Amino acid sequence: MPIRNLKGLVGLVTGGASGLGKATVERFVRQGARVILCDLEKSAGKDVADNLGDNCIFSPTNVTSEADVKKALEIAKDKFGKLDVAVNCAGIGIAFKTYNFNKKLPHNLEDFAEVITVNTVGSFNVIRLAVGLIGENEPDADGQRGVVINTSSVAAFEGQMGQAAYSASKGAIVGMTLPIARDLANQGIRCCTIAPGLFNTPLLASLPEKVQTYLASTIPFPKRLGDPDEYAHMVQTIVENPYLNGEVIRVDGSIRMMA
Ligand SMILES: CCCCCCCCCCCCCC(=O)CC(=O)SCCNC(=O)CCNC(=O)[C@H](O)C(C)(C)COP(=O)(O)OP(=O)(O)OC[C@H]1O[C@@H](n2cnc3c(N)ncnc32)[C@H](O)[C@@H]1OP(=O)(O)O
Ligand SMILES: NC(=O)C1=CN([C@@H]2O[C@H](COP(=O)(O)OP(=O)(O)OC[C@H]3O[C@@H](n4cnc5c(N)ncnc54)[C@H](O)[C@@H]3O)[C@@H](O)[C@H]2O)C=CC1
Repeated sequence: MPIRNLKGLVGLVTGGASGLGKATVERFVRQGARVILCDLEKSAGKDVADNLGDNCIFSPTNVTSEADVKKALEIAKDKFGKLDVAVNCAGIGIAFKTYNFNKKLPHNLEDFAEVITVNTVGSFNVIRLAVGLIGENEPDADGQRGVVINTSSVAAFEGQMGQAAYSASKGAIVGMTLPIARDLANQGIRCCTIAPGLFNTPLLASLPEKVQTYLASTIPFPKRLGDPDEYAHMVQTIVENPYLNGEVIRVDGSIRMMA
């Protein structure tokens, strides 16, 4: 039967210890799914998983590590028998102009590379490995075996001052969504990406207060930051609608960021 809800599904969520990923893990478990919560060893991942009970297992994972991701997938297979949905939420941000003329400082190259490595390369690392397990599923009546959901950002389209690295990393996720969907189509695995606007999470809270206040004032409607469960709701919508594929979906209160 085509997927019509999350009950009985097995999901893997990276960045599941905080913010949008945590909200996704919580919604999945609430709706009867089982989840492998992947996040850094130092994260709150174990506490979050323990609080959710037997249907959530924490697997310490750096998304840039092949070994870590493979270990998480082994747990999915051994403990839950399969994988249906992989959700890439793990990500980092940075705020630094290309060149700070006040301080005569260029953007640090290692910092730029780290953002690309975690956000873009890390997401692809999870996809390339997770679909191997998803591909072992029996196809449903539609021929579907599962779905991969990535997280870009409105910054992929309207990057602000100081967002060269972050916007590049998120723009790359937009760019790879369709070719990955095309690569996986014959196996009945879908690939979609969510581009969130401003959501009330620790990552957004790490921005300078002045930038946060200014940004929040520019959201047309609803005139507020997004609730992480509203992101998680979009994840569920993508899982439940088999005709969504190869697309990037903004969830942003119609914000269009200014410089
Ligand atoms: C230092 C904090 C480190 C934070 C790291 C984590 C960042 C996480 C970002 C990702 C969050 C995820 C959200 C998401 O995906 C959706 C979005 O993208 S929301 C948009 C987020 N916006 C940004 O990330 C902007 C980042 N840029 C900046 O914070 C600043 O541009 C920067 C710190 C790089 C440079 O500021 P500064 O050195 O102060 O530059 P100036 O001296 O030229 O500033 C002049 C003046 O203008 C104000 N200003 C600077 N940048 C912005 C901006 N982007 N928006 C609004 N106002 C800005 C600045 O405060 C100065 O005002 P004064 O009145 O003169 O103090
Ligand atoms: N909060 C917002 O307004 C928006 C967030 N996003 C994106 O949504 C995703 C989630 O962001 P938030 O929940 O806001 O941030 P968050 O900081 O609350 O959560 C991010 C999680 O990713 C984990 N993580 C970081 N690097 C990792 C790595 N190498 N391996 C595994 N896990 C790692 C962190 O430990 C953390 O638990 C990120 O990709 C972010 O870029 C996109 C648009 C808007």
